[in-house]
Amino acid sequence: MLEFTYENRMPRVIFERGALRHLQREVELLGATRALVLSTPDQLPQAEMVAEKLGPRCAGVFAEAVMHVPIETARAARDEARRVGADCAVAIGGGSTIGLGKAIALESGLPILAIPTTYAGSEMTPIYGITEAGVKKTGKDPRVLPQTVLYDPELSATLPFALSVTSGINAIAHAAEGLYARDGNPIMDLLALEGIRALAQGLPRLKDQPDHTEGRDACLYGAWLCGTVLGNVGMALHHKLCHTLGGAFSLPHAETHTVILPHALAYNARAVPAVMRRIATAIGAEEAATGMWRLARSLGAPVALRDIGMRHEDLARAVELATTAAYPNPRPLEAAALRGLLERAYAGEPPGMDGQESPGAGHGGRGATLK
Ligand SMILES: NC(=O)C1=CN([C@@H]2O[C@H](COP(=O)(O)OP(=O)(O)OC[C@H]3O[C@@H](n4cnc5c(N)ncnc54)[C@H](O)[C@@H]3O)[C@@H](O)[C@H]2O)C=CC1
Ligand SMILES: O=C(O)/C=C\C(=O)CC(=O)O
Repeated sequence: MLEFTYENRMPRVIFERGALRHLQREVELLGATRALVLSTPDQLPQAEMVAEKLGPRCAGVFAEAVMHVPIETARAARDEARRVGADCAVAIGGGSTIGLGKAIALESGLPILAIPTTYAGSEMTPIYGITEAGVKKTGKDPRVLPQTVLYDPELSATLPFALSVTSGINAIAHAAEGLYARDGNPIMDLLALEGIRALAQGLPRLKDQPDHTEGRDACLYGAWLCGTVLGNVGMALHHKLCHTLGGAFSLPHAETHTVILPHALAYNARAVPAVMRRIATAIGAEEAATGMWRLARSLGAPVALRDIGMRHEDLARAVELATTAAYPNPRPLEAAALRGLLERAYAGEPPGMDGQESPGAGHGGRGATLK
């Protein structure tokens, strides 16, 4: 049975090699005259290049973005925006920098122009996250959705291959969960499948040549589509687990997504078999979960939680945290099965395709609110 609600919430997007040449015009279109440029300390040279292109429309550069937007950094950026009289934020970088722009917009309503240089997809979402006293809180607010996004594949060519792979799989995860989202719709399904396909084909092309033109184009295009899915429909077990692991045990964001995704897909496989077949086709594999695990391994990405900082003694706590709050997932959350999932992910084993018989499994449609 087909049933859905569709609403279009998307930024203006310019996708072009050398897209920065449109920067002045795009800032002007926002009605802004004093842009605060944001970046991480590592990307200061790129921020300075943006500042130069903005010329008199640049009010300053704030290059202090760090992962997960600590509240102290958010406050410092908000203060700086006020001090320089900024009327828009231009964020060049990955999810950390765009997240900092969102923290400013959340308080002030300043428009954001995002220039993404990773595949995380934050530029296409109204989702923000701010970390206070070690706890990351996320929320949704239309004010933080960037108004304009300049996608320039040349800017992602410097992203190291290993980061490109984990970031690309972070993007694939948005699309994969979008395909079984309770509030999904046919448009998002199309974007999700095309996004997964583009990344699964683009990432291997970067292996021997990280600045491969078509490879970078395909990956950034895929990231746009997958980010759009994240911004428009709700996520499920995979994202919940990754946020739990990242927040409570300080595991790195994209790497955690990379390790968990095959296992989360295996967990949900019998509940949504048609979705799994579509994912498998999009990545050119016989089966979705094992196919994702093999893709990650073939690209040299981490496949074990123990290799990215997880301690075995914390697995029990992770299961507890992941099962405390109710959230939609196609298959009910079962503590024992989740423990099995995490054990395999911890050890770097292939996803377990057994033990999935559960009372609520097999409905095969959009996920139900469970637990
Ligand atoms: N709100 C949302 O919708 C989303 C938020 N996020 C958040 O974003 C953060 C992760 O963002 P990521 O993009 O994975 O990483 P990131 O933004 O932290 O970047 C990782 C590192 O790569 C560097 N880098 C980025 N682009 C580069 C390039 N082209 N060349 C060389 N170095 C480059 C950065 O300076 C940084 O040191 C997390 O906090 C995550 O929770 C991620 C996805 C969606
Ligand atoms: O935590 C955030 O900042 C918001 C969303 C995400 O990180 C999405 C993701 O898990 O990739």
